[in-house]
Amino acid sequence: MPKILIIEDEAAIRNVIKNILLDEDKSYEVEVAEDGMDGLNKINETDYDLIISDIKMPKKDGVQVLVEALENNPDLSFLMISGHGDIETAVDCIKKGAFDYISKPPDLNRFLSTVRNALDKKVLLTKNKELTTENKALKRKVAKQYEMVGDSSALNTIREIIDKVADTEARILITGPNGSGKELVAHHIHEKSSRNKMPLIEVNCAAIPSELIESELFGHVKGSFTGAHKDKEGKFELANGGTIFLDEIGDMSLSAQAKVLRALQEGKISRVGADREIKVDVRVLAATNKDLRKEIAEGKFREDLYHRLAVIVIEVPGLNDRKEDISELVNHFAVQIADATGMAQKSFSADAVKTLEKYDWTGNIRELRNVVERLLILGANPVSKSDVENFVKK
Ligand SMILES: Nc1ncnc2c1ncn2[C@@H]1O[C@H](COP(=O)(O)OP(=O)(O)OP(=O)(O)O)[C@@H](O)[C@H]1O
Repeated sequence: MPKILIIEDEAAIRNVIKNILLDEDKSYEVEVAEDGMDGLNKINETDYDLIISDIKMPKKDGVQVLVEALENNPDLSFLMISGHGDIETAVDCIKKGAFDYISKPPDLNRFLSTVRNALDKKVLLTKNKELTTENKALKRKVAKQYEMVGDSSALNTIREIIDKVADTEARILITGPNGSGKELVAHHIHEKSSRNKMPLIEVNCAAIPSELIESELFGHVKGSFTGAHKDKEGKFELANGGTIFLDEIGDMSLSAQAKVLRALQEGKISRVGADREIKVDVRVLAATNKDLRKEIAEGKFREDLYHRLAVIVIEVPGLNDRKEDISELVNHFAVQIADATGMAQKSFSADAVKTLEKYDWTGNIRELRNVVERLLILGANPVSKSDVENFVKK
């Protein structure tokens, strides 16, 4: 229900405006003030969606009311009413932050449409504020999800490399076993680069059938193959201005590799079935758990593509090679999982952590996270050594 305040010293005009508004929309809640002082007091007490204020008034004029009110709340919406001879002042009010002005006597249509516009703007402003707050909260949540935990020298070296390379255009190949944190590294590189306002688009090359990968990466035009019912943008286009992360690149077919190579060499792509080429500005990060040198020797990976992708190589070691990170990771996941699932917080006894450190972590950090979740569900509080021995079979 929009709340509107009319500040006008002439009772007749005050009442006319009030009646016009109430006739126009029964949902308007209209209040009135007899002069600037009265108006300002009301503004300080109530949250109005719109203030319609005369300019020339005793005690405090409309300009003073506007300036003082906006000082406390810059989002307030003001519609000034200007009498004959103070148009210039009305224009000045807009410079000072008023939404608009109308001249006396008000033209009914223009008056009502200005009121509607002002109220619409207020709604948009409020929505925008809510979305900004929501967005900030989500960003904080995502940042927490992508926290890089651990103080091993291997991880600290990776952090140093990320800091050096993030804000360059260098293509980076991230290698390491499954679940070791390659995607996490890619995310940090993107977030620390000047492309971070644009998207990071991830493509899991192993999950896309080879006959579809070209269309997935470069898009297609309607009718270019059975099932292409409409034009579709590919991931390279979606990542324009940002970063594309080609995960599991070692699993890409040779024909798709040739297309990617061309895109990297020329900075241009063309959708499947299109004649036109599209210029794209995309930074490429790639990851693999395969030994690409071996794949090259076996004729499964193109050497020229390898050299294009691997300007910088970041090797993420498996968890077995940095067991000193386990204790910090366990505490981190315990809090993260409890937060996300609403489960009760539990701590881990020193013995429980020591036992976990002895295990063989072939599934790496992903496996450790699952184990922590299992122990939060099944173990006591604090999680004990015997909980680990009972519920984690190694
Ligand atoms: N250092 C770390 N601190 C906190 N969480 C981490 C860390 N490294 C990895 N993780 C978490 O472990 C999980 C697996 O990491 P990620 O997906 O980055 O691994 P990956 O190497 O890309 O795996 P895959 O090879 O299967 O694609 C994710 O939930 C990730 O957030």
